[in-house]
Amino acid sequence: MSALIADSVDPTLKERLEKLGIKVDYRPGISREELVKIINRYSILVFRGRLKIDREIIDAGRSLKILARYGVGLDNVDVEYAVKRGISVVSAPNSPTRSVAELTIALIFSVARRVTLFDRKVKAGEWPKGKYIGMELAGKTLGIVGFGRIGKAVAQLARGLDMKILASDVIDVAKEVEKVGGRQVPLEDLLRESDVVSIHVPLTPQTYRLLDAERLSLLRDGAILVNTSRGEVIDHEALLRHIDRLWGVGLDVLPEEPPKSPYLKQLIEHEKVVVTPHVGSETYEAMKRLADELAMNLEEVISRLGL
Ligand SMILES: O=C(O)[C@H](O)COP(=O)(O)O
Repeated sequence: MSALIADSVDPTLKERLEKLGIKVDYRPGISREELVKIINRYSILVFRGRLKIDREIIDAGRSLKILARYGVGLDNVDVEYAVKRGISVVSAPNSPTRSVAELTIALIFSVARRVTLFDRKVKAGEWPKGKYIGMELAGKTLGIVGFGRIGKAVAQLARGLDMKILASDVIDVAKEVEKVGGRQVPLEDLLRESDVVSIHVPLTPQTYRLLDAERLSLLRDGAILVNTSRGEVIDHEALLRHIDRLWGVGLDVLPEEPPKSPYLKQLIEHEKVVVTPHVGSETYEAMKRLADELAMNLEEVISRLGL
């Protein structure tokens, strides 16, 4: 069997696959055009969120048996079509949790205390002491939209900061939320009642623009909004219209990565916005766990399929 790793991954993944007798080619950053040309040589494709794994790629992969997502989000994969073609899809959904939760807290602090703004100004020779007074998090209400693995991990960290917890989800998670001292509420109530709102939902047709113009208008004046899930869950043009009345926004994800549209550039250049380039799971610890979890899941599928 042969595998193509199309994105940068922890080096232990290649070693683990080779131990299973798989011939591995490591081509991080390979272009889509090149991938379409050579994918027919491989039975396993390992990838991240950069490339859209659509019908064109799946059809070109005539020997493909397994699509292996080094990560959690499968929104860039036409899973239905792959399965129809008899291709298994595996991922590593548990590994990024803690790292994404920690980045979420980092973004909340950065926005609340203007960390990156101060950093830029001091490096530019200014000393803006007394110019931007911060917001303390203790006692504030954190609204967590989507109480899955990551939402739960964020709640646990926020509890240590003495924040009050609200959560919304499409399923009944009331008992889970109560375990961290919080309360499940409808999304609209959460948006109205939270000082900090953090989004932790997968991108699906149901969550596309979950925070549309109408819901964004429910956010309190002076609220913080943080998104480490997928950019497409927020209407950023509408967000730009609200930015002046909010305390600030922290974004690890954007609907265009990297951003190109003028409205998006205008938003991220705003001094109330802190932005990182989709690095939620990019820690040494999470990358190593991703390699272990994905290799384990691949091994299981390989033996189940008798490959
Ligand atoms: O879905 C994920 O695993 C994260 O968003 C990370 O995506 P990436 O592997 O494209 O960085």
